[in-house]
Amino acid sequence: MIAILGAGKMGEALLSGVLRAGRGPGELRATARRAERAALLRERYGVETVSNREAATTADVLVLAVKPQDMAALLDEVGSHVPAGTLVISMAAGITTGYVEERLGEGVPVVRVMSNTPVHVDEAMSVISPGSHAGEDHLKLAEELLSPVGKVLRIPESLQDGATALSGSGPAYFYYLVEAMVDAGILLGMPRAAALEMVIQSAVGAAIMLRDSGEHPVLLREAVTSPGGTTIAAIRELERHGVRSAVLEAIEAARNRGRELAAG
Ligand SMILES: NC(=O)C1=CN([C@@H]2O[C@H](COP(=O)(O)OP(=O)(O)OC[C@H]3O[C@@H](n4cnc5c(N)ncnc54)[C@H](O)[C@@H]3O)[C@@H](O)[C@H]2O)C=CC1
Ligand SMILES: O=C(O)[C@@H]1CCC=N1
Repeated sequence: MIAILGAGKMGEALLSGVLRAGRGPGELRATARRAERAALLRERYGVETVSNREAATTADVLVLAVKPQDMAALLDEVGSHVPAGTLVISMAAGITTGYVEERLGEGVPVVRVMSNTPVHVDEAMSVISPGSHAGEDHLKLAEELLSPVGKVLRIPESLQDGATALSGSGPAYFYYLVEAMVDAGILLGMPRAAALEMVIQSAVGAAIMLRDSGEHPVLLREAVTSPGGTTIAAIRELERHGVRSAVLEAIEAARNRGRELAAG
C-alpha cells in the first residue's frame, strides 16, 4: 500500500497519476491536515484518508509530500512509527535524505525525489537519489511509482538542489516567459486571447521539436534566425539586457535557496 502524507498540490497530482497508471484506490491512502481537504480527496479519488500515524504504520511506501517547513513536525509525529521495511520517499525541496533518516528508526530506506507540476499531464521530470539505506530495489520501486507520470532520472544527492532549481522550478520559468511574451503581444496591439494562443502554440511546437527532433537547441534556434532578419534583432536585445546571465544567476539563486530550506 502506498500512502501519501500531506496530499496537497504535488501529493494530489501524484495520487491521481498513480491511479491513472492503473492502481486501484484500495492500494492508496492519503493524509491531509484539514478535514475538508480529506473529504475532497475521498470524493474525488475514492481513496481512504487516514491519520499520519496510521499511514506510517501500515504503508509499504510512504510518500512525504508536505512543504519543507512542515517536514520536521511531520517526522516528529510519525518517525518512530515507521517499520524498518517501509520505503520512505521524500518529495520536499531542500530536505536531505540524512535529515529524514535521522528522524526515522535505524535502517529505514529513504529515496529523495524532486518532481515538477507536469505530473498533472504525465510529463513530469522526476529526479531521484538514494539515501544511505536505500538500494537498487528501492530505487526501482520509486521509478515504478514515478515513471507513469513522466521521466525519471537518477542523480547523486549532491545535485538535488541544482535539480530542484532547474527542473523542479523549471516550469515556472517557462510560464514566466510566456507571460512576458503575451505582454509583448499586447504592446504590439494584439488582442490578449490571440497573443496567448500564438505564444502557447509556439511554446508547444518548440517543446515538441526539442524533445523529438534530436537536434541541439542551438541548431533549432539558428534555423529560426535568418541573416539580417527579425529573430536576430530580438536576440540582440536579449543579449544586450543580459538575459542569459540573468537565467544563470536566477537558477543559482534557486539552488542556494534549496540549500537553506532544510534549516527551516
Ligand atoms: N509545487 C511545486 O511545483 C513543487 C513542489 N515540490 C515539493 O513538494 C512538496 C509539496 O509542495 P506543494 O504540493 O506545492 O505544497 P502544498 O502546500 O500544496 O501541499 C502540502 C500539503 O501538506 C499538508 N500538510 C502539512 N503538514 C501536514 C501534516 N503534518 N499532516 C498532513 N498534512 C500536512 C498541507 O495542508 C498541504 O495540503 C514541497 O515539499 C515542495 O518542496 C516539489 C516539486 C515541485
Ligand atoms: O518553489 C519551491 O520551493 C518548490 C520546489 C520546486 C518547485 N516548487
